[in-house]
Amino acid sequence: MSEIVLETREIVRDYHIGGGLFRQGRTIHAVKGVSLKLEKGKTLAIVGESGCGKSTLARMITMIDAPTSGELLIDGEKVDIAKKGLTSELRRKVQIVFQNPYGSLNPRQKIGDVLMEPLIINSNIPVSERRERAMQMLKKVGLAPEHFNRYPHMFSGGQRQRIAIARALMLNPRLLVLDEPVSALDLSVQAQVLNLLADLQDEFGLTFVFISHDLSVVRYIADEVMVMYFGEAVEYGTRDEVFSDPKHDYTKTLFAATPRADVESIRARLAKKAA
Ligand SMILES: Nc1ncnc2c1ncn2[C@@H]1O[C@H](COP(=O)(O)OP(=O)(O)OP(=O)(O)O)[C@@H](O)[C@H]1O
Repeated sequence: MSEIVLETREIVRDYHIGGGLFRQGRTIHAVKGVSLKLEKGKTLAIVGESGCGKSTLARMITMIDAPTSGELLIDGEKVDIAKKGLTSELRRKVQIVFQNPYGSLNPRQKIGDVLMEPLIINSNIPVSERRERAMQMLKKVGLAPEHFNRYPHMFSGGQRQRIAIARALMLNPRLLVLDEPVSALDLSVQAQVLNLLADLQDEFGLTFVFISHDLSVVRYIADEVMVMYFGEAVEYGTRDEVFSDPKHDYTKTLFAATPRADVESIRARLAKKAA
């Protein structure tokens, strides 16, 4: 039987902005009732232009923001983030990697400490074991033991993204939300990081929600694709279904706007790297 790691049921998020004592505010319907189910080990890519609600959906999935209505289930367990004492076990299961790793790494913290921090906060593992686990994780993401005592500014963009991925994996999560994880990287480095993610997914049985505006990347990495448009999921299906037979006019325009040659050239590049 398939294991559903992530499920949302008609999940909604509104933002109320402006407004005051004598002024009426405005409501932005950022996510308008999105339902999805994602099996263990699969990658769902969420695509759409800026402002369509991708990051808002990601923030709800990672339990940073509460939905206005609807339900979120992680491993079949209903999440109520308003409830006091949301279990740390539930939080541990879902981790996020952002587009700009430099912004999320403390410049004064050595990489070893960055990696050990989640263990200090969430477990009582002794120091020696924490070190050992951090060293192992450095290796898993393609970095070396001598990187343990270095600071974030001493790394390239691709290496910093490897560090952010390593940090996200320190607590053995079930689900990784990747918010434009390779958008800030050069093409060749993008390919390396995407291949690393694919390897880690296989090794740890990870489930990914991959947010991207780049269709060539989505085509390479996704099992399933959701296209969002003004807060709604206008397209949702397997990668091949969505790419070969887009139903919504917005998706057709989106796909038409990406020159075929670009898609093919990046796919060839990625395939070469993977070989
Ligand atoms: N904290 C907030 N307060 C008010 N409005 C917000 C807030 N966060 C997002 N919005 C609005 O909600 C809508 C969806 O934004 P969201 O950031 O989820 O889109 P996105 O698809 O992730 O865009 P981008 O790719 O630019 O990050 C937008 O209209 C945005 O202005």
